[in-house]
Amino acid sequence: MAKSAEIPIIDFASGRPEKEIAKELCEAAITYGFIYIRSGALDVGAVDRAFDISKHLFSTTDVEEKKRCSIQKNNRGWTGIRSETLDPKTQKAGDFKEAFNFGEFVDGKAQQPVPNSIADREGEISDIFDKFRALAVRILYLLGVGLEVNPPDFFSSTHLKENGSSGTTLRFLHYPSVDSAEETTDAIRAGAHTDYGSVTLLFRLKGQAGLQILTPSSTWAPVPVCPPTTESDPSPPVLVNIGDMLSYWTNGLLKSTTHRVAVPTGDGDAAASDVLEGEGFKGGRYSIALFCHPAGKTRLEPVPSEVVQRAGEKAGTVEATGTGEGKVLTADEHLATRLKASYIDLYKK
Ligand SMILES: O=C(O)CCC(=O)C(=O)O
Ligand SMILES: [Fe+2]
Repeated sequence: MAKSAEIPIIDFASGRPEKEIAKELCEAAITYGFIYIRSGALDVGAVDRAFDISKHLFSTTDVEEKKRCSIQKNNRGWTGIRSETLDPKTQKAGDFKEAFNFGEFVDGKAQQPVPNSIADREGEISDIFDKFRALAVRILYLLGVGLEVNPPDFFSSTHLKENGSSGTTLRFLHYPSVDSAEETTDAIRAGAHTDYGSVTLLFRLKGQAGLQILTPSSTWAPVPVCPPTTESDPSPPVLVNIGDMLSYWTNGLLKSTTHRVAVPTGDGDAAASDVLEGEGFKGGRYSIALFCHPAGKTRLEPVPSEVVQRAGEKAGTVEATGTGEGKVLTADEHLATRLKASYIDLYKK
């Protein structure tokens, strides 16, 4: 069995000193780019409701109705099986998944078509979006504290709703069951990629593993849904990962780690001793992500942090824009470049 990824688990339980949590979080973000967060981080009910809505959406909405809500260049809406290709250089076929993206809500209302099947739950989805975003804002604040950014809310304040619209996206993902050889040959559920934004919160269900990260030795390591010590928690920890924008913004100090969702091989028998719990699960898989982005107009300028500056000097990359071209991008420009590369058909039109 491939060895599981070593990803630190950080306890967000109330009463722990903020500086201690911030330090652990930064160390994990610098070394691994992935972090599990457990305890008191989030209202468990909101996660359950989100999965309930997602399952209802994918299992009861007919294709015509999904098409009415098709993804647009604003990155909102439904994207069908094989229509997104996260690793266009390598993949022979698009990702074996479908997804529904919600952009930001205004006064509880979606700014995009919502499928009839879940129209009565629009306010609930907006509430879930806000709850997830509040956790992301807390994480971004703690990263500011840990990196000694001045002011410490440098990252988090740009993610507040009141500071302007952003590309932040709540995404419901559905990976259909893989049954036939045709479905498994050359197929991948989500191609190898790094996330585009600042941080991503990922929610998964017990027994539905499949996510893998690329280790520094270029091997794929599975990321368990419930890593050791969290097995009896009421719900799996939230998996947080650093996206390209935050890596770029910190001159590469925080890691944006490559990951993918592989198509399971083998017999999917979770009881077999060489299989991680839920690894090799061939049935329909659901996950939910909140991809966070700062307000679109935010210029991704050097972060006012001596920790980041010193790390850049040590690595010999003092220039803080990370491109080597010296041009400061806005958050919107950064996102547009990445979307164009992965939605090949949408941009052909
Ligand atoms: O479904 C998962 O576990 C991960 C999905 C993912 O990495 C993504 O959508 O960016
Ligand atoms: Fe991802």
